[in-house]
Amino acid sequence: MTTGLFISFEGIDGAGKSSHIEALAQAFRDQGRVVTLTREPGGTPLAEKLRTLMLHDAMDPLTEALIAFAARRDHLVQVIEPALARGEVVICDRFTDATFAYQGAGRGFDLGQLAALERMVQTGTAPQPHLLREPDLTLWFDLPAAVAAERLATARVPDRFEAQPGEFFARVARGYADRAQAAPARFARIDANASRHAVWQQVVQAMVRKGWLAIMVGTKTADTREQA
Ligand SMILES: Nc1ncnc2c1ncn2[C@@H]1O[C@H](COP(=O)(O)OP(=O)(O)OP(=O)(O)O)[C@@H](O)[C@H]1O
Ligand SMILES: Cc1cn([C@H]2C[C@H](O)[C@@H](COP(=O)(O)O)O2)c(=O)[nH]c1=O
Repeated sequence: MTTGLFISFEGIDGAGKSSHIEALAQAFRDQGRVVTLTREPGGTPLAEKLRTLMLHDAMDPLTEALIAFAARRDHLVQVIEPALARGEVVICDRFTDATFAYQGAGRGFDLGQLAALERMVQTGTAPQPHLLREPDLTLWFDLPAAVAAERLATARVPDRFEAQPGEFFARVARGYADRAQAAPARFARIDANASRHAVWQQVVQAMVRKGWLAIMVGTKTADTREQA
């Protein structure tokens, strides 16, 4: 049976992840893989309700972190683990690195306590009882906070996070950089300050380096898919 793959996309709001997530899912489907495309917070009916609370209701950092991990536990048990057990490719728009970056670096919540919650929530869900479930690869869209703010300025009505000031996103961006430095084998840095086409090429290269996608001659880019 094919081994499941768990890939997360990360980066500050407006880094440009969404433009490439569906394109990557399609690239895997084109090579015969079944893909579960999901997101955090969210991905199950319960976790989507928690997402609405987290993105729109005022709360303190501990409540925010607990909601993020409660939603994650339900998502892991109901969706991610079963899909990996079936040998699927799970592509998740954000996972635990977002909690370390936003609630940890952004809000200032204690990183040691987040690590304890991470262990509690992400252990015991996989067939291997002591495995801490983490993505096999995290695509980190690295973009300066000022550029992301320019991109988002006209894009949409901001939620509780998108409405935060530039300094918040500068801290979140540093939080991601710290996570990537601590686990370089798991992270692929994507220079997101580039054209959509150049960013897509980096995404494909990261997959090819892992041996998960063959070099795809004539594969549609995120750009050409949008135009189709
Ligand atoms: N390479 C790029 N160059 C310029 N603008 C871009 C690029 N990629 C995406 N954008 C634009 O930037 C905005 C944010 O992109 P997108 O929604 O994909 O980001 P995101 O990382 O998914 O954000 P969020 O996590 O907040 O949902 C959109 O208006 C999108 O059209
Ligand atoms: C998983 C997770 C997410 N967040 C924040 C990050 C974003 O601002 C929103 C999600 O919105 P998106 O448009 O789907 O990217 O939630 C967080 O603060 N902590 C988390 O653990």
